[in-house]
Amino acid sequence: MSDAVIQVENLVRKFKDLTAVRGVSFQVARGEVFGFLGPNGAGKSTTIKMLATLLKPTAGRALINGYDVVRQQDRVRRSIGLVFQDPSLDERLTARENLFFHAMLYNVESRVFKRRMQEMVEMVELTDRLNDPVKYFSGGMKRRLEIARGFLHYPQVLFLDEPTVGLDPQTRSKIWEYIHALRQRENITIFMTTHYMEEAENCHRIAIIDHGEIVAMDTPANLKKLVGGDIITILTTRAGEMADRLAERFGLRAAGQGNILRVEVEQGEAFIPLLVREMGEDIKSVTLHKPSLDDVFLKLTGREIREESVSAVDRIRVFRRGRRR
Ligand SMILES: Nc1ncnc2c1ncn2[C@@H]1O[C@H](COP(=O)(O)OP(=O)(O)OP(=O)(O)O)[C@@H](O)[C@H]1O
Repeated sequence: MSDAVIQVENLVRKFKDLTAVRGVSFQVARGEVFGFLGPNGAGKSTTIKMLATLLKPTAGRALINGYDVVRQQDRVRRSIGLVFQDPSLDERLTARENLFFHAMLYNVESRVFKRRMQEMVEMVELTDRLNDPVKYFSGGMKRRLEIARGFLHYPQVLFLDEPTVGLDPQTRSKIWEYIHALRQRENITIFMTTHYMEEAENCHRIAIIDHGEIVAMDTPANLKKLVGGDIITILTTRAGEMADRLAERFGLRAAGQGNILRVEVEQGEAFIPLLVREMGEDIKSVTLHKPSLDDVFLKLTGREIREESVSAVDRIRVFRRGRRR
């Protein structure tokens, strides 16, 4: 990749006996939205921390904007913006003061800062809350302010570690609107981690990570093709007989459990009318399921990234954040 702004080769991170990241390699092009998708403990945060110079790799190499994350930490830090899992705003300060201190830290000229700040807070719809202390903000407002701050100093690469964890779906999609708008305008590269399937759909490319290893890397559409097709689930009174007829008539191999049969077909919408016409009298119900990234993960690892367990983890995180204040 000639215009790669993130270049990672065999990156490894060990914590004593535990190898959290086991030699990952990938490249991200300028302007790309690239995501790490994987369950809790897969090694996503550890990777992003190494790329953001917050954690030293045990082995391997990573360049951000052409700079080495170990030998040129300062240059890397000037090239990047960060929005991490744990809020890092100063609660006692106002939104404006939080942004101002960030700008000072990054040597953003005061004239540039004023203009950029106005633009960023307008984007995240916090203009009328600029002078309020952050401690009165909701979780979604804090996250929006952090995103505005992440973009404030014109970074080349923005790192987002679980950017919308614990937020409601509406706030999540709003946050993605801001990120896409700015990325498009300023050609910023986005590297993000997530365990939300629908969030991963925002990426141009995804690396699926499990136990510290990349198990697949491609566009969401291509990854879904790995599953094989649309999944049709049939509830029937005569499962055995119907499985035989599906094989005979359509050449399909049905997987079954009790009175439920599952088949994979290429065009689910077109197949259902044919199925009903041929075998309607034995069918109680039919459902069509388009392959999701969850199905891809299941196919690749034999496990699911389950939303219920994820939500429980989110709740614990939000609870912990609340207690830390
Ligand atoms: N500072 C640390 N010391 C020891 N072990 C750690 C440390 N940080 C992470 N780990 C371990 O490394 C593994 C990968 O953790 P990591 O936080 O990178 O996963 P993740 O994919 O980001 O998961 P999550 O979604 O929960 O943040 C886990 O087993 C974790 O317990």
